[in-house]
Amino acid sequence: MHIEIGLLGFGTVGTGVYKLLELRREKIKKRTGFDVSIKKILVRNPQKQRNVLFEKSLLTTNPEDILLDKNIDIIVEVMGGVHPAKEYIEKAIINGKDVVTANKELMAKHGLELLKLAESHGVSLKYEATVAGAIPIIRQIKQFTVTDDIYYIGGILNGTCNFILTQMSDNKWDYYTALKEAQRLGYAEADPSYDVLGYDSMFKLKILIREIFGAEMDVKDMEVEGIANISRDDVEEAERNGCKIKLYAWAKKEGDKITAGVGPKLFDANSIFSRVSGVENAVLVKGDGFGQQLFVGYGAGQMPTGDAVLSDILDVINDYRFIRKISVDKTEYKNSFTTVAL
Ligand SMILES: NC(=O)C1=CN([C@@H]2O[C@H](COP(=O)(O)OP(=O)(O)OC[C@H]3O[C@@H](n4cnc5c(N)ncnc54)[C@H](OP(=O)(O)O)[C@@H]3O)[C@@H](O)[C@H]2O)C=CC1
Ligand SMILES: N[C@@H](CC=O)C(=O)O
Repeated sequence: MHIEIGLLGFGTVGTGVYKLLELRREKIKKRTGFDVSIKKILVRNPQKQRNVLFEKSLLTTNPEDILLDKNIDIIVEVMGGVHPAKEYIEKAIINGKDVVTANKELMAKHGLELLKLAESHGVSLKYEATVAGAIPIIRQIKQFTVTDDIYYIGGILNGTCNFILTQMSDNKWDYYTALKEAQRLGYAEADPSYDVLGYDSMFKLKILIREIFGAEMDVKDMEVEGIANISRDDVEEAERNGCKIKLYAWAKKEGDKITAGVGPKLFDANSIFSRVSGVENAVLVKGDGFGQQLFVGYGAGQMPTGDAVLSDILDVINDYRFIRKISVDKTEYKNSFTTVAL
């Protein structure tokens, strides 16, 4: 059985997803019984050089080639920005397609309404890649919120900022050289001010708050500061005092009150957070049952993020295998995999 994917975007993350799907195609087929391939890719500029070998005929500049194609089962949105990504996802959902997105700005601002829309159309909307890159934190939190009462989450949620601060500290780079390198490596957002002003961490935190506390926190109620004003002198001064500077995002719940914020924070140089370096992220979760757990991994970049997107694609495929998927063309085969009654 063939599963066809429509990719919206073919930049850092999109090419990562493409490479991983090619690399793992046989393994996925063996493990799941589904042969997964990319049918079409939406881009702005089909002439652009891309660091991946692919068939040029896959590219299109017309979103309807993907969103209206009855044979495309899963839409992977990795183009970024709120518009037109939101409208494309809505159209995909309404047309009965499952959706995977890496778009934290969109999920922070409109996640609730998109999730409701997906639910009402009986399709999946998955977004593991929106928070902390390759760390499977959304999936883990979905479990924690059932097994435990979580009252605190905090961590380093932006790979670009952590990379910049690490280079300023370990290699004595200046801020702009480090930022330029983070952009070259594909870590930074299309507009890197989202990273360095703390907005990217803020979007991720908002998604986590929804996931953990079931609340739509107004970002105006969060104190948000980035690292744009941090100089080499600040980094050196912190080091003289036995500390490292990290951009830290946190949220906690006391009674019914949720407080949250993003900002630079000093950590003892020997602490775990100080040892989270380069593009790594770290997420600390505290709950009444498990106590506390810390997750560390790459927070940005082509392959780590591609990996998180692929994990969501696999989740969707497992839903086809084990739960249900009524699609006009594929009902018969997909139903033959049904092992769990709804
Ligand atoms: N980079 C990272 O490490 C991570 C990124 N993300 C998120 O993933 C998403 C993608 O990021 P990234 O891959 O870095 O971004 P890029 O800028 O590298 O790629 C964006 C892609 O989308 C295409 N695109 C953008 N707008 C349109 C449009 N209106 N119509 C058609 N195509 C469009 C671009 O086409 P063209 O190539 O022709 O310009 C490009 O291929 C963002 O939401 C980002 O926040 C999430 C986690 C990590
Ligand atoms: N720009 C983001 C990309 C991943 O979410 C970051 O640097 O963390």
